[in-house]
Amino acid sequence: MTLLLSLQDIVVSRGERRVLDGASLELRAGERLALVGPNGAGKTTLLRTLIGLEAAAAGEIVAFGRPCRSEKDFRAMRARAGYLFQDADDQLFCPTVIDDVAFGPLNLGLSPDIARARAAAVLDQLELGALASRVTHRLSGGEKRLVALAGVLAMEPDVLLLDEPTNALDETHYRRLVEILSGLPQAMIIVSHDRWFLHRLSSRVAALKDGRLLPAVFHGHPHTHDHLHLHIEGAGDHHRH
Ligand SMILES: Nc1ncnc2c1ncn2[C@@H]1O[C@H](COP(=O)(O)OP(=O)(O)OP(=O)(O)O)[C@@H](O)[C@H]1O
Repeated sequence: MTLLLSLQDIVVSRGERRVLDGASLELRAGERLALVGPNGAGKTTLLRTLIGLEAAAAGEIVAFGRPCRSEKDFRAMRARAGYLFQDADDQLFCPTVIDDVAFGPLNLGLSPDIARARAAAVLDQLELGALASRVTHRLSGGEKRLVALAGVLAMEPDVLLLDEPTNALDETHYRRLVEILSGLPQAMIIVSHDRWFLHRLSSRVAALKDGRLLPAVFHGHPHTHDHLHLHIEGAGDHHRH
């Protein structure tokens, strides 16, 4: 399948510590890659570096066949790689929901009418049409998350980068999110601590360990959280949930 994104030997330091220390990964069309690792392992840093919000000290990023080095390269890649922030409040900033969802398409250069029509269509597709005229900052946490996702989808990205998308979701919104994501055609990188969610959605797992990515697999019963183990290949250990 077509190679969409690749990171090769990426190094990112925070003070003395190399948070990413030779991290490499590839994402191909149709893949849903689960990215796991303990708190502070560097998962968010990896996503932010991938889209150029953090600068790598070394390594190469290639997106959609083009190396990304300058801000201009990254801007072009961000138009095709939709990033769902860990905190929806960082993503939403327009007064109303429809304005927020239309912001991305407007920013891509579509006319206001077409951007709004596209935003309305995505809200309907996600069954969020009733929220269109609501004041964004008064939405519930779960509503905010789904609206932020609508904003990302309105840009019709080729790839989705989802940073802990199930955070702050109740049962209903959680199920909605699983349903929505399962039905999307885009390749995805999903950062999450929720193994059931990852097991359900992902086609492949990579674990961030000591600044590098290692292949990993879940073992166990997908219906009981307790029995999902993560086995990291090459790490020589077994992690229990
Ligand atoms: N702006 C920053 N300045 C300094 N250190 C930072 C900054 N952002 C992140 N870090 C540090 O970099 C390391 C990696 O953080 P990162 O958020 O990428 O981890 P993570 O794997 O996403 O963690 P979590 O599962 O807790 O979200 C952590 O030790 C964190 O404290």
